[in-house]
Amino acid sequence: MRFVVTGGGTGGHIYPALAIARGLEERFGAEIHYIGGTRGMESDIVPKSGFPFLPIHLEGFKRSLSPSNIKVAWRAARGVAQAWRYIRQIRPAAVVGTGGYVCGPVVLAASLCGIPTLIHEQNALPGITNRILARFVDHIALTFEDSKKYFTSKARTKVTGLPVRPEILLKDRRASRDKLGIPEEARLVLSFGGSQGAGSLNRAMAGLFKSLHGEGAGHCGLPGKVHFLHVTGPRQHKEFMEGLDNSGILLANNGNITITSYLYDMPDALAASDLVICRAGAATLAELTVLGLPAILIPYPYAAGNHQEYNARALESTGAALVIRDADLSGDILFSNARRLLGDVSRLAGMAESSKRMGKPRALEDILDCVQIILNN
Ligand SMILES: CC(=O)N[C@H]1[C@@H](OP(=O)(O)OP(=O)(O)OC[C@H]2O[C@@H](n3ccc(=O)[nH]c3=O)[C@H](O)[C@@H]2O)O[C@H](CO)[C@@H](O)[C@@H]1O
Repeated sequence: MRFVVTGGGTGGHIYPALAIARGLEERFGAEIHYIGGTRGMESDIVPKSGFPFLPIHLEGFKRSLSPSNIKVAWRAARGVAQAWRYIRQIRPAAVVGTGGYVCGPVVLAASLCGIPTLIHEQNALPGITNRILARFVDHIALTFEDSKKYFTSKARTKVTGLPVRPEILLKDRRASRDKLGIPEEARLVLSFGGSQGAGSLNRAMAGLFKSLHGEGAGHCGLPGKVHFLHVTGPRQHKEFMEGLDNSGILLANNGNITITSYLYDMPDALAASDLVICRAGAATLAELTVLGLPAILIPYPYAAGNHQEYNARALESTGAALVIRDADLSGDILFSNARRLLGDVSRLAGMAESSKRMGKPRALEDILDCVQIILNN
């Protein structure tokens, strides 16, 4: 049995696609073919995952009127033809797409060839590709209940949640803390932007560290012992460290602050955390909720259609997270909110419970069940 999996652009579309690909392989003993764009991150990430990668040449349209859109339209037509050829050659039992513009021609070609199709939507405010594809597909798997209203086609919908990498579910808090050197009695606050880091969050964290500076290791003006683990993002690391230096913040004097440019062991860091401060990308939120972690979310305000704000508000509305708008963000605001939460153990526990209730540890299994349904029809 063969399946085509497609989805791309950024990690937020690719990692769920890879989790589903792995699940299809295991449940159906299937052969997976991943079709992705040559310009998206999938051309780098998917080959490393071991799945055969079939590239198509596509790029996104500029939102404004631009002569370069003529070139883009020509490439799009060629991309559609390429997708069509792949689908005719592979003749998959079904095609699963996770959004991003590459998903459009692939899922469309499959649907026109009469092959069963399923799309997964990661965000509370669905992306444009998935909204268009909704009219052609057999099944739509959703991360958020809230996004159901945007899909009025006849396709079946099911709220499955977003499948997370298996390691996220397997970590042990104590072992992860030992690995990261976090003392048992300290609470860990983890902060990071998306996979690229976030400039405004970095500035606010620098402000927060400034407020803590001088309070002495392990105390830092916060209730109890608190350890900070901050991820700057690879491209902003140097600037961030220089900024701290210029402000006279010597990390060596604060045994409770760890700064890193990127976390390859994110599953360990999440398992060890008590509070997370981050953006509101859908994959990140799925990880927080599957583990039941309370969070302060600062949605990225320039995400398409401001969809991170919708993602974040979905968590806020259940009490799982507190939301600070990027425009309101400052070191003082972050510091006072973190201090308030860390000082209110029962509120933090309530947030953790609400977060856990939103988590969907069975997301992958449910998506695979949906695939089974479209195969049976
Ligand atoms: C700017 C933008 O438009 N971002 C979108 C993009 O996010 P993006 O592609 O950044 O994906 P997410 O924010 O959803 O996830 C980031 C992933 O990177 C991991 N990570 C991050 C930092 C690190 O140091 N180590 C690490 O492993 C996180 O654990 C998570 O698994 O796709 C998502 C899914 O469609 C959307 O919801 C986001 O709004």
